[in-house]
Amino acid sequence: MDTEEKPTLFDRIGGEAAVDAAVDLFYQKVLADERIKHFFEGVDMKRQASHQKKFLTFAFGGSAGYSGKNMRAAHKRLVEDMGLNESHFQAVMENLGATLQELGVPDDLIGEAAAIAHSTKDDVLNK
Ligand code: HEM
Repeated sequence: MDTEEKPTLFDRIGGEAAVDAAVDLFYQKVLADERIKHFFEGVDMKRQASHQKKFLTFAFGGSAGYSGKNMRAAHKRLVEDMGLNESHFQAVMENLGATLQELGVPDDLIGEAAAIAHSTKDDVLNK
């Protein structure tokens, strides 16, 4: 393994400014996606925006402190009462990829972001 200090993905993508740029686009895509928009109905706007921001910061490797326990608790109701499953998780991942592509993020960085987001799947789906 290489032992050189490497900036985090969050830094390489452009830090908080990049997250802010991505939030609006990601938010529009998620809320327009018939496969998943119902999960956000009745969730207040502030929490929705906070979700998009936290999701993207996490995917960019900027919030390593998130525990699986938090992810489980945040999505438990969605799994138990609304049937959140793999197909919905996949839809969110597609929206993430499409957002970053539209913003001109290079494919290798998109791949890294997708891998980080994917690592939370079992926790988000309460598996
Ligand atoms: C990498 C995967 C994900 C991450 C990192 C993530 C992150 C989070 C976080 C941090 C919260 C708590 C927000 C807060 O209370 O301020 C949350 C809540 C929420 N998440 Fe996710 N999420 C992921 C996947 C998903 C998926 C696949 C869906 C639905 C398709 C979803 C829908 C929601 C909704 C609707 C809430 C609000 C729940 C409520 O207010 O009761 N999330 N998420």
